Amino acid sequence: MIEATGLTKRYGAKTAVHDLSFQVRPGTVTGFLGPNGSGKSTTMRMIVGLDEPTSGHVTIGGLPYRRVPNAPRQVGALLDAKAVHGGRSARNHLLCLAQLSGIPARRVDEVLGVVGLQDVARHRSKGFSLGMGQRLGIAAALLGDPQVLLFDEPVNGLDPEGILWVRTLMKSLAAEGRTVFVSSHLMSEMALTAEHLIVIGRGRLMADMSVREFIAANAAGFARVRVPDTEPGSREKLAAALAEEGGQVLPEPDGALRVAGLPLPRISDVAHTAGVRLWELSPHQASLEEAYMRLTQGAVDYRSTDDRRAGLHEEGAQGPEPFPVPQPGADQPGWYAPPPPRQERPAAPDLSKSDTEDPR
Ligand SMILES: Nc1ncnc2c1ncn2[C@@H]1O[C@H](COP(=O)(O)OP(=O)(O)OP(=O)(O)O)[C@@H](O)[C@H]1O
Repeated sequence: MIEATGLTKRYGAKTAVHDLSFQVRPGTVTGFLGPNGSGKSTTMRMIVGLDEPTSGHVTIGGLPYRRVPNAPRQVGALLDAKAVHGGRSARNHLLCLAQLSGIPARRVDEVLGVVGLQDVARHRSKGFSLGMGQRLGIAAALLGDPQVLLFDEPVNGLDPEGILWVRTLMKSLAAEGRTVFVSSHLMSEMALTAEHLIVIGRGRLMADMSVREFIAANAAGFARVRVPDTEPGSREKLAAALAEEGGQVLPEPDGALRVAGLPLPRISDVAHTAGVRLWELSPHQASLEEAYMRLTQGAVDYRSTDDRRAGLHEEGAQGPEPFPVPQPGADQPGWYAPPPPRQERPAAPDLSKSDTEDPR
């Protein structure tokens, strides 16, 4: 178990982490969420003794990292996948780490197989793609077969197959009774991987609860309601009746209504009283992303502004209007749903550029 008590870190006038107290328990994957610059990496570095707290303390199994006996065999961490000597092969990098911790060389080949790098084990890591570097960092964390594992953004740069692999790996490590603490910016991924969440904003604890509780506490579910297309005016009639009952009603792009703040039976009764037939009345759970956006909207340090492109284009020659993003709390009472995510295709690893280390 990892236990932080009053953990605080200041860099000059900047307080990166402020009075954090939490526990990360064995047997479940605990997600660590927070906007950019909220103090996640600083917290993780303090857990493994790479940064000294200004005040407070953090322990692993009751001891500060530096007093954990044979720490590399008890605690594994992926904090910065780029922290590798690029001239060394993947195998030599792991062999060096293994020798420092008294781990037998055969374990190196085992973990190279676990992370799928056995075929490039003798390639210099400087030729590795981002995803291959992540896999090497995960291999290093697994080397000592530790009971406590920390991963800072482990799926960064991985392709969909790699992301699925990390998800399965995290869950199986936790199912073996290990303590697994993992930070990520990918909410949809976190929702599938973690059972418990610790959320921070500007260095302060904002939530420490199960994913289910977090969503229930920070984002309301809603109902989708559809009336027959053949009955003009019935949608507007129903929307007005639901709003009168205290529901928050928004039109969906496909003609349905999105209703928050009223239970499904009440919506059905209101429709019945208004004399409107329903073709659909379905419950929808809010997503982790919605809940996260809602909780952290006041704790974001780096927020983009509109790019007006002043003077770059001739009058009237601008491109298409950007997709309108609903602003939390602006004109939507009590709930917020982000637009559908854009599809991003991660680059495939380019093995052709990785040169092979001299077999000396
Ligand atoms: N060595 C340092 N010196 C000064 N300030 C630092 C140092 N390390 C971190 N900070 C500051 O502390 C704050 C928290 O940084 P940290 O990297 O822990 O955030 P994070 O949540 O991991 O961010 P991200 O999600 O972008 O990785 C930031 O404002 C950062 O600029």
